[in-house]
Amino acid sequence: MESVTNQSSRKSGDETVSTSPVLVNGFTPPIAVSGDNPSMPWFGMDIGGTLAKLVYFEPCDDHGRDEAETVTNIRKYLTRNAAYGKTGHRDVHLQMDQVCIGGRHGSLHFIRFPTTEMSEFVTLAKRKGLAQMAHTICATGGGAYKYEAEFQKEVNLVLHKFDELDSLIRGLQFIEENNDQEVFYYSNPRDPATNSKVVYDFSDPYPFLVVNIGSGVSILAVHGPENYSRVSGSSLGGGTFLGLCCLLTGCSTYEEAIELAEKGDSHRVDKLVKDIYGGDYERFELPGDLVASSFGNMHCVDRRANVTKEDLARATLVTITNNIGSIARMCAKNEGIERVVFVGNFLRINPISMELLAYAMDFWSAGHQKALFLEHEGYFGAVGCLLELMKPPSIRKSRSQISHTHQCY
Ligand SMILES: Nc1ncnc2c1ncn2[C@@H]1O[C@H](COP(=O)(O)OP(=O)(O)OP(=O)(O)O)[C@@H](O)[C@H]1O
Ligand SMILES: CC(C)(CO)[C@@H](O)C(=O)NCCC(=O)O
Repeated sequence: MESVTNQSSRKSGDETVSTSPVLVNGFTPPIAVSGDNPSMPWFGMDIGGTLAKLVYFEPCDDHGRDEAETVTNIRKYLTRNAAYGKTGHRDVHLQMDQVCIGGRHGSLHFIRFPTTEMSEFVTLAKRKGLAQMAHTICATGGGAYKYEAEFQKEVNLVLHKFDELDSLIRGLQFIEENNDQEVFYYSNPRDPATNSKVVYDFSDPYPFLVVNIGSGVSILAVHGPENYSRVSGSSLGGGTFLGLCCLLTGCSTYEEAIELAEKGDSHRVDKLVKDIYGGDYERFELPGDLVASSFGNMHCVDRRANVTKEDLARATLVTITNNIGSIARMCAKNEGIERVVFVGNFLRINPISMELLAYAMDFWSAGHQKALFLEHEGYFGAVGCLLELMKPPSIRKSRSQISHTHQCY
């Protein structure tokens, strides 16, 4: 049964501000509050070019019957399942328990689905009665703008939109503060035999560079909790890897592309320094095994005849990763920053790229720059925009104080 209500007639519980779904001259209605906080449920959504990320805060402390009913309803569908249809997934391994947001204690749940399924998501939200339960959805990413009208029309829900890069930085700081295992690096990037993942103490983080590898790449120099700038970007990102891989190998999912790449050898596709020099280019310390030209062997018919789709997938992954590494390195040098934090879902189930980035940063900077990685990869924007809910309305759209200590937001 469809369950759309006119929000002006919604049950208000102990809310002190009611919401209206009507956008008058672009005016966004205030967020419904319960006591000092917005009413539950609390969602944050990051609708990106490839993936939509949904973060849900499930309270575990008791706050009255109305709220308990909402939480139970959401649990029935959202947090009891780990898969939604064919393409929606909850990343159970990333779930964070015992977090404190707005003075409330509970768990953060992490859900993703392809952005191409947004219309189906809106339909599902309608069918499951989300519009009756949620007063506000905080949203970020380009899709917050693109799908705003559809949310409004189909489920009578108003999206509160926040900037994707503000949200990314805010979410990253929050998760890092709440998970002491969040940040890691590779101990010995130049020696695969002894290389391993090691937790990194990021308690004194500034300055650092963020390289967000989503569909495209954004690079930010972060100098303080409220002080960052977007210093560069590249259209050759995770979307490029996936797109080229589909074209070259006939695969159709990211998981398939990564699986192929794991089994391939990019050296059969790329032209190496030793293919040109017969060994190392000693004068400028370029080792023979270094890629001199990505895909550079593929102009030869006989070489083409001998490569597999696994080799092509691996070469695509290595090409895109090396290019990002190279841009990141130059940005870090320009900005005088040594620590480079790589995030974004391109790094999901992708240790090949993480190890390659760690190697490239270390090798080309002669050990001066350090590549860091985060466990929650692509979810920071969604978390950051959920946290925006906690700001008093007067400062919600501006930049507020965020201090880098463990605290209850
Ligand atoms: N299940 C998946 N389906 C599709 N792409 C995936 C998947 N898992 C990881 N990826 C990779 O992650 C990339 C998307 O990353 P992310 O979600 O961080 O970016 P986005 O928000 O969609 O893009 P943008 O920020 O540029 O708008 C894809 O391009 C692909 O390389
Ligand atoms: C457009 C965004 C910011 C959307 O997230 C991202 O895909 C990106 O940073 N692309 C790279 C654009 C550039 O060339 O700078």
